[in-house]
Amino acid sequence: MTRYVAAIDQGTTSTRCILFDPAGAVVASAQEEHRQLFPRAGWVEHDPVEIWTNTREVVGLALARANAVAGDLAAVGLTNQRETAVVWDRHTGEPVYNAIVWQDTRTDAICQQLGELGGGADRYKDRTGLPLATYFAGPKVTWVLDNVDGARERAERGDLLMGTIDSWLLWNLTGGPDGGLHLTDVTNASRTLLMDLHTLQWDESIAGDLRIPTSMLPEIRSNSEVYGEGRKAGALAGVPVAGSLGDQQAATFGQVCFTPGTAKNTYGTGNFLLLNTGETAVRSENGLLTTVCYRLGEEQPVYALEGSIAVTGSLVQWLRDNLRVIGGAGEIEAVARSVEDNGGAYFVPAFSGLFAPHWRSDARGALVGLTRYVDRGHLARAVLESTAYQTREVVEAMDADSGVPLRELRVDGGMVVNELLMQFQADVLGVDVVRPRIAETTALGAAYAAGLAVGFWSGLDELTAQWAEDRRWTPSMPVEQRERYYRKWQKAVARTLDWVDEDD
Ligand SMILES: Nc1ncnc2c1ncn2[C@@H]1O[C@H](COP(=O)(O)OP(=O)(O)O)[C@@H](O)[C@H]1O
Ligand SMILES: O=P(O)(O)OC[C@H](O)CO
Repeated sequence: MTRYVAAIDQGTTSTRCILFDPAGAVVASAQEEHRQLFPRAGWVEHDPVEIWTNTREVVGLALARANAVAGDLAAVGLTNQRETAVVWDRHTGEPVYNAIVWQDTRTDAICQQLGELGGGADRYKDRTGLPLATYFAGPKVTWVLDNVDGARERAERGDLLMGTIDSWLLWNLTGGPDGGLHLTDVTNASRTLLMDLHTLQWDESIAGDLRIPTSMLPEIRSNSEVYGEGRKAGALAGVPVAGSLGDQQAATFGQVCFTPGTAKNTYGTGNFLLLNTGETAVRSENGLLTTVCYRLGEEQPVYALEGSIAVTGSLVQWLRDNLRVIGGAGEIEAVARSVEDNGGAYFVPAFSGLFAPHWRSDARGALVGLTRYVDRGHLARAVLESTAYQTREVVEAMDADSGVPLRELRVDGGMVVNELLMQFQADVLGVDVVRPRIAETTALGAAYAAGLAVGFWSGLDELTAQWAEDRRWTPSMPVEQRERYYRKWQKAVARTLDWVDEDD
């Protein structure tokens, strides 16, 4: 008798495995962090082998904690940090270079050159829904092929495979060099700059522009179907691998945003606000991305508008690790509460340039409005407030693109335990902020997708009925004050632009 569905959530900072029961409740979980490698300013890498090792460990641990074995699992679903790219040898399974992470800015020159072929930053926007920016996976693969000795020749011989983290893990989970499946799903594929958003197939002419041999590309599949099963030697031997989707789409699914007009915002390393737009791929005129929200088996794809913010929770980590102003992320709330307001300080964390809605790779971080009055408490406030202001920027873009103002915001992710931030978010937006009872919505979404494929859950109505509200924050700040703060934020953003020089 199968009792649970497992989800593997491979995030930017850690890897989790969570087992869910039929009610969508967490039965057991395990989590492990991996190293963040910063070889140069603007470069961010992960070791793909470390990620695969951690994945196996957390799966084994979560099963042990639930006193379960593979036979107790109806299915396993996968979800992952998106856009992070890996290139590996199909015969040995060895990566030819570290994974280049979504935050990495090294492909700036490649993106500029692609724009110069004609069309500028919007060259592929109609086909892919994306601007040309360092965020996306395709140019990262181009960089590897151009910069790793012998890689291009090996790729052209057909010896190398590429993929986002989902592909890397799916290939390893299903056998690696010994028959592993080389697949990706439509949501991850929609973040490569290589997939046509309307046909849901690779666009060979873009692959040509990026000089990526098509033999390296994985097959694109839906988010909910049986792809294969866990390899014989592993802890998931024989378990159907039946769901896979990018982590932000998974959170949207876990928050049961199944109807057009529903939206969620995830507060993790970065923030990602997705609005379900139904079967229409809405072209953004306000700096948002058009992306695949999910596709269940052979059903019509559902699309989303997305506001991606590169730095939110990672700014809290930066305060902890680089400045040592706090000892742990949980401390920031008490430090921020030691003062009334930000003391005039605004922190724009443009560490990877600015993503939505600006898409300015020439921006760099700035802390402005400083006087001798500003202390540690004000700095902590400025750090938390930056997340709320950046979110308002993408909500305004979303309202303009969709023509319908957001009425409330469903939230999840590691930062939503911070009550001060959540109240400030409601104040700055002027709408209610709502947190669900199951905070692990990303993993839950992957479990739901996998469970649906094997009949563990009956359909979207059953999942919708499982969603329950935990906490609601209602705006209480006077409108005039909110607008004054936000205008100051906009001035701060203007000061970060045009910072990077060509010879930097
Ligand atoms: N109490 C807190 N206040 C503010 N930020 C927090 C708090 N606790 C954790 N965080 C931030 O949340 C982030 C982790 O969220 P999580 O959803 O696990 O991230 P990811 O999936 O991107 O790895 C970290 O960047 C951390 O700094
Ligand atoms: O791992 P997270 O939760 O920070 O999410 C990363 C996003 O998928 C990047 O697009």
